Amino acid sequence: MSTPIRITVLISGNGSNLQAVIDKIAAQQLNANIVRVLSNRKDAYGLERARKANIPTQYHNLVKYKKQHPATPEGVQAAREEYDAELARLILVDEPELVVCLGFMHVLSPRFLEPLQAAGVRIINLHPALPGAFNGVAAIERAHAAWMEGKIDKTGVMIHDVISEVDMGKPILVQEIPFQKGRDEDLEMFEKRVHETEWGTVLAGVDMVLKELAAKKQ
Ligand SMILES: Nc1nc2c(c(=O)[nH]1)N[C@@H](CN(C=O)c1ccc(C(=O)N[C@@H](CCC(=O)O)C(=O)O)cc1)CN2
Ligand SMILES: NCC(=O)N[C@@H]1O[C@H](COP(=O)([O-])[O-])[C@@H](O)[C@H]1O
Repeated sequence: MSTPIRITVLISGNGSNLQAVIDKIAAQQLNANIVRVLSNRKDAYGLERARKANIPTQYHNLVKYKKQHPATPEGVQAAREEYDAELARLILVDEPELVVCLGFMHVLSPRFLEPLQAAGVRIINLHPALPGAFNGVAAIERAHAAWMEGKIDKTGVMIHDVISEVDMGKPILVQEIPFQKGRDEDLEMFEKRVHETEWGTVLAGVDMVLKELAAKKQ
């Protein structure tokens, strides 16, 4: 294996997809080194998963920035931009080659995207929907509701490049998920099936990007 690619993982929650990556790296089946796991939520269990794997962690709190600005649309925007600029600085200190968003529930502004692009750091994201469908939050719930209303017969998950327009970056790997016949798969059962599909898609999609990055270094 060539030198492992340095990756930073951004999370906000449970971290089951992060755990899949940690385990795959430990099994020496993913050529990566997670240099840091960063969360915008202090209680994200994924931070505990990282600590157990001896991976450096960071909690980056937006509230601290919001308190320094008026609670107006302009003030919130200014706080988010300062937050994003510092987020970029925190990440770039570790010199990652790739940033992987795995349930990171924060829309990244150009104040984050531009410094990383300038440093040649690629950013990818896991989204539990098909390209162009259910962009944003609660995609799993929205897809299930649309199926219950007879509007769709399949959904999916994808790994995609991150651009300013949320969930509209170039798809890297897409895995379709058909809905089961009848309308008796409840949201909990369906969500479990989606998460199980995600883990495999994340590992395959991240592996594709790692191989691309390694090839460029040769
Ligand atoms: N500029 C981009 N930022 C992010 C992308 C992206 O493609 N472009 N992907 C997301 C992940 N994501 C969906 O996959 C996503 C996460 C969060 C939101 C959102 O609306 N967040 C709200 C806060 C919601 C909450 O706290 O529950 C917000 O930021 O105000 C949309 C899409 C990562 N970022
Ligand atoms: N829009 C982004 C989004 O909805 N991401 C979703 O957050 C969950 C994270 O799970 P995890 O914390 O167990 O990996 C995953 O279902 C992922 O698709």
